Parts: sequence; structure tokens; C-alpha cells
Amino acid sequence: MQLITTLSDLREALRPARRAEAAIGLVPTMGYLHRGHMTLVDRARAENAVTVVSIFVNPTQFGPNEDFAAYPRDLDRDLELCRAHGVDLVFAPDVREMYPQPIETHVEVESLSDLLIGRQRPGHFRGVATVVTKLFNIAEPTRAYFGEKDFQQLAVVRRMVRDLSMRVAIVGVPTVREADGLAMSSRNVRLSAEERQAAPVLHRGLAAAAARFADGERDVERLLATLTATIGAEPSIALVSADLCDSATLRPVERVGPAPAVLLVTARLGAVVLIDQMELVTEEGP
Ligand SMILES: Nc1ncnc2c1ncn2[C@@H]1O[C@H](COP(=O)(O)OP(=O)(O)OP(=O)(O)O)[C@@H](O)[C@H]1O
Ligand SMILES: CC(C)(CO)[C@@H](O)C(=O)[O-]
Ligand code: BAL
Repeated sequence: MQLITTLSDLREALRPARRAEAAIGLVPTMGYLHRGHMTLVDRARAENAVTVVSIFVNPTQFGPNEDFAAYPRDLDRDLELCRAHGVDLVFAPDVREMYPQPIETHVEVESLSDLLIGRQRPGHFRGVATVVTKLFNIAEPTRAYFGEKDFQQLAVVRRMVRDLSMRVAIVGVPTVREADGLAMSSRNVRLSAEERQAAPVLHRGLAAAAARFADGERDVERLLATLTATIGAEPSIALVSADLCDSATLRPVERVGPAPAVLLVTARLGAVVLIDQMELVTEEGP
């Protein structure tokens, strides 16, 4: 496995694969890797000749009062995990390498970036779409892997790739959870013991609403009431948002079905903001 920190070195390292027309899988991350990331890596390894993991805490997707500085980082531990999972190249540039001067060109998916998390984090998805475009231009992957945990981000990336005719195939990977249901996330390490104890209620709320849906409930207000009441029973959690949206457009739905819908939740536990999601798909399917 090779650790690469410059754009030119990554392009050079990928030259043999490109000459051989070998498939390149890219897993973009912000590091502090966990089993959720490694499911993306394992998928990339299974489907490509070369697997690249990028580790870059992208400053342009964090707002002024967000946790860029506090975001967990441990490159040595990340490299050990990547080595153990057979990653070929780890691309871990510093901010100066990715942004040698302030950039004036931005990518933004208009219809998907200012609602839901985009309303809570103005400019976030412009930062995400722009840095992912840079990563795609640098690595020129055959496939790129993103988690369904960041459901809105995945929708933004899919729409960007479609709109800009990018040649990369986007692969969505289901959310990986702890045994108690909490979605694995780098930010979980910042939870206090009490907050960690309370955090699984996010998943419990989603599961309770999904169970009502499976029992035939199609009324959006009732499904959201189940979600919010379950989470609201946990006093140490501040619910930021709970939405039931069309999975493709992320617009609120009046009733669920037949198009797939998704429950999206954001909550604050002390200084940590966590997100989670759960899709609701009717038997009729899409
Ligand atoms: N539990 C998980 N299951 C599936 N994919 C995940 C999971 N956690 C992260 N990912 C995916 O890994 C990629 C990198 O995410 P990132 O590095 O931001 O980690 P993270 O765990 O989402 O951290 P945080 O949410 O705290 O920023 C993203 O595509 C993300 O959706
Ligand atoms: C996709 C990504 C690596 C872009 O910085 C980040 O948003 C993330 O880790 O989800
Ligand atoms: N996966 C989350 C990326 C962020 O919070 O910036």
C-alpha cells in the first residue's frame, strides 16, 4: 500500500492502471475510519483492480461554527486499517495541496443542496460537490463509493455525475450500524458515555416508524409523529430535524408510495450532531 500526499504523485501512481485500462475504485473519506468505511473499501476491492481511499477533512464543507477543528483525525490508525483491507493507494493531501489558492470555481446541485441538511449547513453541499469533483478529476475512478448514511450527499453526488456527464459510476452502500443500531460515524467518538448511551434512540425512532409503515401506515404525519415521539422520549437528545422525503428528489411527500421514500433525521447530542436515515419502499416498488 502506498501513502500519497500530492495530486501529481497520485496521477503518476495510477498511470499503469490507466494504461492497462484496469478499473479504479475510489472511496472518498474524511478519515478516522471505522467499519462503515471499510464496507465501502471491501466493496471497492471486490469490484476494481485498484482501490484508492482518499482521506481529506475538507474545510470548504464546514461552516464557521462547525466542528472542522474538532473533527477526529488519526492517519496512522487509518493507514493500518487500509493496509489490513488491501487498499492499494491512500491519498491524504493537506489543505494547501487541494486548495493551493482560494478557488473561484464551485459545483452546486441547486435542487438538492439548500434543503434538509443544506438548510442546517449553508454551503455544505457546495463544498462536498466541489471537492468530490476535484477528487474525481484527480483519480479519474471507474467507480466511486458512498454510504447511504449520508443519504442527501449520495443524492447530490448522483445528480452531479448525471448532470455533468461524468464517467464515474456511483455505488451506494447500505448504512453499517453498531450492535445497538447506532449508525457508525467518525463523530461517534466525540460522544460522552451518557450521549453514547442515548444515541441509539435515533435508530429506534426510525425503526418504529418503519414498523408502522410495514403495518400499512401511509400517513406521513403519523409516521413522523412515531419517529419524533420515540426520539423525544430521550431527554438528552435535541432533535434538529425529522423529514419523510421522496428518495430521489428529497422533496416532502404527501403520502408514501409507490415511489421509494426515506426518513431522514438529524439530532444534536451535546456538541455532536448525528444523522441517520431509513428508506421506506412499498411492495409495489418504484
Ligand atoms: N456507517 C456507515 N455506513 C455506510 N457508509 C458510511 C458509514 N459511515 C460513513 N460512511 C460513508 O463513508 C464515506 C466517508 O464518510 P466520512 O468520512 O464523513 O465518515 P463519517 O463516518 O460519515 O463521519 P461523520 O459523519 O462523522 O463526518 C461517506 O460516503 C459516508 O457516507
Ligand atoms: C464525501 C466526502 C469525503 C467529501 O469530503 C465527505 O463529505 C464524507 O466523508 O462524507
Ligand atoms: N459524512 C459527513 C461529512 C460532513 O459532515 O462534512
